[in-house]
Amino acid sequence: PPAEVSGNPMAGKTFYANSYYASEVLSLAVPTLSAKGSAAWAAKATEVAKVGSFIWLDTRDKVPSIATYAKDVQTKNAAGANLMLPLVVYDLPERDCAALASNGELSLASNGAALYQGYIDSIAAQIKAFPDVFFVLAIEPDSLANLVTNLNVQKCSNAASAYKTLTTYAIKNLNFKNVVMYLDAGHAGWLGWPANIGPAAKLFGQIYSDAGKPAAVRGLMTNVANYNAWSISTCPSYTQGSQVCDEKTYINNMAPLLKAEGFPAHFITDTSRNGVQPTKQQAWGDWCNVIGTGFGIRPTTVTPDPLLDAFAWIKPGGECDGTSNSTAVRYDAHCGYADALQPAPEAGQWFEAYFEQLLVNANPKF
Ligand SMILES: O=[N+]([O-])c1ccc(O[C@@H]2O[C@H](CO)[C@@H](O[C@@H]3O[C@H](CO)[C@@H](O[C@@H]4O[C@H](CO)[C@@H](O)[C@H](O)[C@H]4O)[C@H](O)[C@H]3O)[C@H](O)[C@H]2O)cc1
Ligand SMILES: [Mg+2]
Repeated sequence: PPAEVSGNPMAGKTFYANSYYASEVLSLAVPTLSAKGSAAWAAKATEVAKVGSFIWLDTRDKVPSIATYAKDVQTKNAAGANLMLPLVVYDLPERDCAALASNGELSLASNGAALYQGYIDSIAAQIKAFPDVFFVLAIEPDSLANLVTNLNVQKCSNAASAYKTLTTYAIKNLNFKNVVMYLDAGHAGWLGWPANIGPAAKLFGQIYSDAGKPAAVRGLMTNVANYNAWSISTCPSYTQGSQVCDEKTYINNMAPLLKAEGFPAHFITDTSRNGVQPTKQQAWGDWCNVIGTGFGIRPTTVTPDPLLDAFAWIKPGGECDGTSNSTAVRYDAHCGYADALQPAPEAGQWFEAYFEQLLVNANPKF
């Protein structure tokens, strides 16, 4: 149905496949696979480069690149495509406060709040410069979810009010007609638990209301950089008896709670690394470079659930979750677990062996 019927602002659109991820695949994975004599896998890898994954704005100096992608979208749409530009806003001070691997460039002690507002303002300027481009904004993975379960972590409790005020600032100042936004909501294994889902709904509702219920805020995103099934018939043992062991159950439980808070939310969910179910996680909380995973359902706005606006590849498969070098400053023990592929480079760096794992295990296959 047309967007106004389903309400899905992305209906009929395709996620833009960006040149940055394509260049990682084509200049790193394809030659490696070819050199190993895997001509067939090298050819399949070139197919992955055409899948539209999200662009992570994980430093302020990446914001100007929005113009490059926006111009490419304009060109391709003028030639008949119907592309939307997917971006991850990911630079809060004290970012990823409960882990050590994805620590960002900003800190509250070093003017981080003001610098973050400048970061948001610079993204807003780019969006305003391209009123004919439709932007999908994934707002701050691993932020609000940490305020639900990790206030016992000093770095999270110190940053809690900043996370809230700066997220509110972000969604108020990125609220444009050519934008749809989804706030991060962790995943079923994180916030799906009875003890967590209520407080989470209240927090999301509070942020939505504090920001004045911005029209561009469509809802929440789940499973970002995680591995849960969209829908699974038997809960895997590592889900510890939870009744909420897949993302479909999680969003269907979350939606009415959000509505009760005055937040009529819809969802997108990350399928970039959930193709193999059950996973080989030894514990549900194991999040770093999990072994045995595969690319999952390709990004699409055609979904089996009216609450779900899209399956999306938010985490770019093949980009590392964190280093396995135990002497590194950003070493997080999760990346040294038996179910974490090793050796692994720093978070965000290309992890060739991981890309090949995802490719070989892809479901649907390439
Ligand atoms: O039996 N019960 O009734 C019961 C009740 C409650 C229980 O407790 C819950 O247990 C869950 C684990 O099962 C915990 O979930 C984990 O929380 C971590 C943050 O603390 C997340 O880590 C993030 O992951 C991101 C990628 O997703 C990374 O990008 C990011 O860097 C990284 O920090 C894990 O995903 C997530 O799986 C919950 O907090 C915890 O409350 C447990 C049992
Ligand atoms: Mg991470």
